[in-house]
Amino acid sequence: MSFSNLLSEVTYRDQRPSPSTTATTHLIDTRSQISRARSYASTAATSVSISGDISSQLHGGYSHPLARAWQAERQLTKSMLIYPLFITDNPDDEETIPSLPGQKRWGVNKLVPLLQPLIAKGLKSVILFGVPLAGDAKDALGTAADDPKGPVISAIRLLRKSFPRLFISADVCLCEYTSHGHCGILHDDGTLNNQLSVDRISDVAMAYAEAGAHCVAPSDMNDGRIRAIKLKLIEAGLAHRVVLMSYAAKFSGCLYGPFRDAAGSSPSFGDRRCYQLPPGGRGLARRAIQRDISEGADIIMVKPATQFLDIISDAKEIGKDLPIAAYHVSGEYAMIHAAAAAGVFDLKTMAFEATEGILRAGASIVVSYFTPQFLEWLDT
Ligand SMILES: NCC(=O)CCC(=O)O
Ligand SMILES: [Zn+2]
Ligand SMILES: [Zn+2]
Repeated sequence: MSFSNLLSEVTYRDQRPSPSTTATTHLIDTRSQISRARSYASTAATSVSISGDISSQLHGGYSHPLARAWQAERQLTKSMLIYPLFITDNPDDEETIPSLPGQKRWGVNKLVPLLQPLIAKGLKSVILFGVPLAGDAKDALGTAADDPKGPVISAIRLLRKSFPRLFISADVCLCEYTSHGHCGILHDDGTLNNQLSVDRISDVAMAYAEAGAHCVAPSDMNDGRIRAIKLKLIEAGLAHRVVLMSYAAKFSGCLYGPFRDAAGSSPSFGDRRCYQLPPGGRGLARRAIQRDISEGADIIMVKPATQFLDIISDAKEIGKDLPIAAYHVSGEYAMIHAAAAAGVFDLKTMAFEATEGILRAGASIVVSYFTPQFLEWLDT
């Protein structure tokens, strides 16, 4: 028998409820719903002959949990996750961060006991942020950023030695270290001096690369810093072993609030709207992504993530031969915690839904404060 003959033999029962059943569904209890549905099915069954159009039948394709997993182009794995760590200049620190539930600021001496169990569960990668707390730590040039005894360089050296297989990225910016809290060096009028900022930022990136970072990730948004860092890496003979991850499309906005609490990096005047991207600026983001690829970025990052899924998808289209990273930032994490605590939804379910959306849009690397929990959740 041919396939079309076979199909014409197939009949099914039209199980659509009548309009009146639908309208009163919420008023009747489940048991009576089921018995009504049964009697409806036996009396209202109609034989429908399928004449070729079988495209309406989708359910079978995802009826089993494994078949559902196969629907995803990209599934979250432990290798995709980068865990952000805040490291203070007080070696024995372990301070909770009220606006970032479950996250802490760590002194260098706390890092090995913190990371040992996470690495045992499959942690592959961290990104380091320095948090200078000493009263005199900040100045106009962000001098502490590349202090050889500072928290980031100390942590890079320690982690390279203690965990040889851990991939270590260092965020590169000045805002945690400048007295004014902006992401570069300023002109007298308070605007960014792009050339001085790029010179300084690229020096800081080199200091982290020389200390052993596998990846340097400039988040400052000064124009031309990717090219400047790439050239210095080449000149120093480090370009072959250091990944340059550009925060190419970093949008300004309120979602960085908890991070600024954590890192003490709020600007003391003004805001960052003249260098971070305007949230509506899709074309500008595409230009920034193209520019950073042409300047030598190895990975393109989009940040924040869930409000900017279109930009992640643009980044994947523009940089189709590059890995795309997304930073699920502090405010996104804090919102999920707050809503879960208010009973709006389940934390784990939402963390997965948000992260799967980020992957679906095109990212294959996710910087996430949920990383320790995902290491558990992905095992169950
Ligand atoms: N360079 C890192 C940030 O600026 C903030 C990230 C966050 O809000 O988690
Ligand atoms: Zn910054
Ligand atoms: Zn930053």
